[in-house]
Amino acid sequence: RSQERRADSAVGSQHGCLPPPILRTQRLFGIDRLEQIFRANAERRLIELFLFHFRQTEAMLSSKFEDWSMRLHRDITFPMFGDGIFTQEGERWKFSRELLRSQFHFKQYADLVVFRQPLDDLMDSIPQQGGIVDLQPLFFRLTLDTTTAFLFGKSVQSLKTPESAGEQTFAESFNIAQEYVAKRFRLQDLYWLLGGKRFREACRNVHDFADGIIEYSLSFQSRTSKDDKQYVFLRTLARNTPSRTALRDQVINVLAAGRDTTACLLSWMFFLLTRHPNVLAKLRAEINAQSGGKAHLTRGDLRGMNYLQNVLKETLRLYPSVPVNTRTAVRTTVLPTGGGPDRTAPVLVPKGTTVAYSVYAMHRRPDLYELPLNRTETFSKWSYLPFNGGPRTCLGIDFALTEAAYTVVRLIQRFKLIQLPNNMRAELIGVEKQTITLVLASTEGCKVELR
Ligand code: HEM
Repeated sequence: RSQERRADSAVGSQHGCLPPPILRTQRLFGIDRLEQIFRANAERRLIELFLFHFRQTEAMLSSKFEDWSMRLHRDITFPMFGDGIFTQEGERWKFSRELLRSQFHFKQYADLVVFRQPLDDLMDSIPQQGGIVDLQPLFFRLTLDTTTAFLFGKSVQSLKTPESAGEQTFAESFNIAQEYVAKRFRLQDLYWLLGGKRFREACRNVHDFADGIIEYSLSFQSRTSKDDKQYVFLRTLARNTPSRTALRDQVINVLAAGRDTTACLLSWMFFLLTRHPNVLAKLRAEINAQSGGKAHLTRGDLRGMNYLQNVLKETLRLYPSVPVNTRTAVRTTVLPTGGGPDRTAPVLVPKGTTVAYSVYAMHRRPDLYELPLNRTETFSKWSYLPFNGGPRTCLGIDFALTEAAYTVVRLIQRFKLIQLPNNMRAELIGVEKQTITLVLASTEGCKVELR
């Protein structure tokens, strides 16, 4: 160990590293800091302890990608996610990524057909005459139905028949398991202190649900034609996966990727639109102008709606679906900035150290995002990271933005009035209660009045 420490400090001096400023704690082992973090969680706030620079995110996610791993991430989430694309590394990860990448070619959904039926079901679950509706749970079902239709060849139709789809138990268990995982993240290396029967049961329910999807989809596919023109991920995965457990793990990973993230984006988008009626009006005008007379829109039409695309991007800036993330150093490495009293010197990161970074906090940095902007000096593509960056960039970016854009257009076309219910207050952005699991959801849902 002392040899390792000497080698580390040589690396540190070679790069001119300085230690980062230390957050002072009053009690032994930083117990007060932990209390602060858990209190914030109970109060439904995301604590902003992190100050991250884009040069750091660029190094971790891209130029020094090989120095970082998902190790702690994997250990913490393993009871829930098992061995899938989110937790794998090296050759296994590359293999999973290749399998999924082929599925995500935009031609597979450019005609928007895969989104249409789940969206029709969403419309049917809102009373004909409108009223006050919490859109958030509906969006979670919508994205579950779309993801299962697209990736597994058959939707679980949770919007149509939530009970028979088992969606209720799955959704509750998924949330419980995610809450545990989020708390384990807060404990970092001591994550194993949190677990127990409730966590195990929730994970088991999630696994059972995934097993059900596998049965249902594979038997459906064997009963229908083997039309290979549509690349169905599950079928290919089943052929290339050694066991049912391995297949189930992969299914849970992509379900988590496809369901929660896009549902949160949609919820926050309507949350913001009902608090900014002028933006909603401008959006409606663009949609009317560009979709008038067309029976069926395409991905190309949606991409041509610039204002809509910008509102989606701004929503993801303020409410990135994955607000906090971690990486663990697999070897001693250097972050280019963050050290010394003014945080401009390089920082030495010894092997085994886990670094947490908050995209949420970075996206709200006044020097990057408040007027007047001086972006030439401070802004980089690494300052805006809702989909991560580098080799592990989200594979579903285009799919998610297409799904979200189409959903927004359909809802705006169907309801002439979309507004904040009279009895609800419009708070300042960022003051509302937030539920932070692996994703960032609105604690009070997304209640809107629709007519
Ligand atoms: C608004 C919607 C979405 C957001 C904000 C989002 C965000 C992210 C982020 C931040 C990561 C990186 C996680 C990490 O490495 O720690 C990620 C990875 C991933 N996302 Fe998305 N995602 C979205 C939608 C989707 C959808 C709809 C799918 C697929 C159905 C998807 C599939 C994936 C996959 C497979 C990965 C793992 C990539 C890898 O590790 O190589 N995402 N996403």
